Amino acid sequence: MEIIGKKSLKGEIKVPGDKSISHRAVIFGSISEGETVVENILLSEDVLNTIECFREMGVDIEINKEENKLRIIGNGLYGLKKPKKSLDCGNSGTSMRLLAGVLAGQNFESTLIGDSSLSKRPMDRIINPLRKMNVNIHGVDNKYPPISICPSKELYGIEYTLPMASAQVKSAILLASLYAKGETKVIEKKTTRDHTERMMEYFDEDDFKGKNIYVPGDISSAAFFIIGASIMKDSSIVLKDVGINPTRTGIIDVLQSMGGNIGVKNIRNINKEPIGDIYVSYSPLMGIELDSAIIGRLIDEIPIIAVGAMFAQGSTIIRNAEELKYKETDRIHAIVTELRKVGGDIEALEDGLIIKGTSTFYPGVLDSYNDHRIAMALSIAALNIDGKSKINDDRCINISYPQFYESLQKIIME
Ligand SMILES: O=C(O)C1=C[C@@H](OP(=O)(O)O)[C@@H](O)[C@H](O)C1
Ligand SMILES: C=C(OP(=O)(O)O)C(=O)O
Repeated sequence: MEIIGKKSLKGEIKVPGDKSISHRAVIFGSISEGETVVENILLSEDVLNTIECFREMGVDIEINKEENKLRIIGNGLYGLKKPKKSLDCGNSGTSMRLLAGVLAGQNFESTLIGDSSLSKRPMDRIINPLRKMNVNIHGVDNKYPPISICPSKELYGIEYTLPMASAQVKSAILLASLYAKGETKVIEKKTTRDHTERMMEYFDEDDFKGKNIYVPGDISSAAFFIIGASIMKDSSIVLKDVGINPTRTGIIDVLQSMGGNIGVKNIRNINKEPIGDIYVSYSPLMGIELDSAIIGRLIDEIPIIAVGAMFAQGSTIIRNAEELKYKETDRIHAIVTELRKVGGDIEALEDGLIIKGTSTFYPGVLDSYNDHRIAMALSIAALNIDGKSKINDDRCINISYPQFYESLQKIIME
């Protein structure tokens, strides 16, 4: 994509449904009994992979693309069918790790595969706790996909302290616990997203019968416009119906500490998730040091926060974010390498970044590393730099936000 800066952002948009909640809606809809209707579902590549995996296991899932709606006829906890082929999770870590939790309790053998990026991501983090639950699970070198799961006689509940801040690991254990004897307790030292817990409670209200779900807008997608409007002069935007679950709103807190002009109105609850309209306008930002406790509440937003910090005054320090190395690409390396190409003063730490705000930038030809969050973060950086930049390999935006450039087009002002 070619991007010509400098621009400002003005107007109102609705970002697509939350990716984490969309995956979970498909999973819980599939393993509950009867009809679940999901509105505002995100139909991006990652979520479509989760949908295909459950279809492969005999779940009837009807997709209405025009209305972003799903109708799922769930098979119940014990009604999934043995898949005829490997379950392909594509690029999606969430699909693979959460599905492993569900497959742990089935009485058939299954294999989970992924693309070249996912095949390099660590799965020992789910293999180890699931084995403690007596799951018969194997990976390459006990760590990498493909992951194969064979039926076990019985699963046991465990008490497990998460060694890293990961909602995917927590969720895999919680999903497996639905099939386990005895109680399971997961202890997290640092907060991570709690959508699984909330949705589990929501479905449990009715003994795991189908439910209606409205998926709030994805704050991780909104983050690109939140930072964009904060750094581009004369900007003022409204993002309607965005999920504001407190385990996800670290970006709002950080931006407020940096001097951003951001507020949330019209707050209400929908299927146990809070939702609201986010108002944000241009404001000069100041660098800050991020508190380690906030990292899990904004882990996917760090690439775009780094972009915000690049245009701020003073230094921004991000530590305790080593998890960035295990995402679709090593995001610490990608952010440092690409932002330097446009004049960013940025340094990699073993577990984070130091970004010094500067004022001279120049356009560049930038690489996405086939990572959707890197592609979108770089696009926003380029929009705030005079001249023509290019983002290579931007097809990856389809992983989480296929309409990203269309949304941007609606609010870009000359
Ligand atoms: O549970 C989820 O939906 C997710 C959890 C996070 O991953 P980790 O659990 O690896 O931190 C996040 O980065 C990912 O985009 C989605
Ligand atoms: C890390 C991400 O997703 P996943 O782990 O599901 O691939 C992401 O969307 O930024």
